[in-house]
Amino acid sequence: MAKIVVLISGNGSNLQAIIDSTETGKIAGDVVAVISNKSSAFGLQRASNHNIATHIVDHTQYDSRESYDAELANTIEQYKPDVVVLAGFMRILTAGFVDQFTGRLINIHPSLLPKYQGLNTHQRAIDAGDTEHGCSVHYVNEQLDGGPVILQAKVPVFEDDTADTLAERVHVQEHMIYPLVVKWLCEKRLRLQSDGVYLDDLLLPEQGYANDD
Ligand SMILES: Nc1nc2c(c(=O)[nH]1)N[C@@H](CN(C=O)c1ccc(C(=O)N[C@@H](CCC(=O)O)C(=O)O)cc1)CN2
Ligand SMILES: NCC(=O)N[C@@H]1O[C@H](COP(=O)([O-])[O-])[C@@H](O)[C@H]1O
Repeated sequence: MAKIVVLISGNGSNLQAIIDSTETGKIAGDVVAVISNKSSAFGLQRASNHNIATHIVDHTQYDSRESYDAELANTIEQYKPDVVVLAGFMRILTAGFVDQFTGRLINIHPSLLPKYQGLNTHQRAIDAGDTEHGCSVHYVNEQLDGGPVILQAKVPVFEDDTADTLAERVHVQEHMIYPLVVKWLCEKRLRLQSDGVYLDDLLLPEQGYANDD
């Protein structure tokens, strides 16, 4: 079975979706550890509820991003993971860290990349008057939210939406596409190559929507 380490900073609903998918057998893997930079992350409780090892690596205790990332990497590597999942992990990672996990490090971002890299994506979509929004699962590289996209899902934006109502609609899609991508990675069906991302022998489109009409 593939070994999965998940990094969080908050609620952990995506973590929960991945844990659930491993326990139903949808994902041929086990979440072997959950690591948070914040001790207050509810996702740590979610992990404990499933007897999954937890670690808090608090970024405020380190003098530099490099020293923090080195400790984070050491904590991860003790589990020898096949897949490292960022699930609401809110720290920008250094090039050295990313290089160590290239090809097995993924993130879920709450926008249709390359739109709205960074933070506050739902409010930005509302403020822009967008009629559609969504989420993207991508490989993580040095460029913030700039790594190769693997899979996306769209949601409509309604006129009376708030950032919270839109986030809730996006979460539903996140909880479907993230476990699917983790499943593919655990089955070793995904390959990051110089010309793009392959699922088996299929070159995935740079913007491919799981739920397009
Ligand atoms: N090198 C990379 N690191 C990270 C990536 C990435 O693609 N490349 N993805 C992010 C996840 N993310 C959006 O999906 C994201 C996380 C955090 C931030 C950010 O501005 N963080 C601030 C602190 C914010 C806070 O503590 O609330 C910071 O690190 O100074 C932007 C985007 C994970 N890392
Ligand atoms: N830039 C990173 C970012 O904003 N990620 C977003 O944080 C949320 C975490 O929710 P969760 O803790 O319930 O999984 C998710 O919506 C994810 O897309």
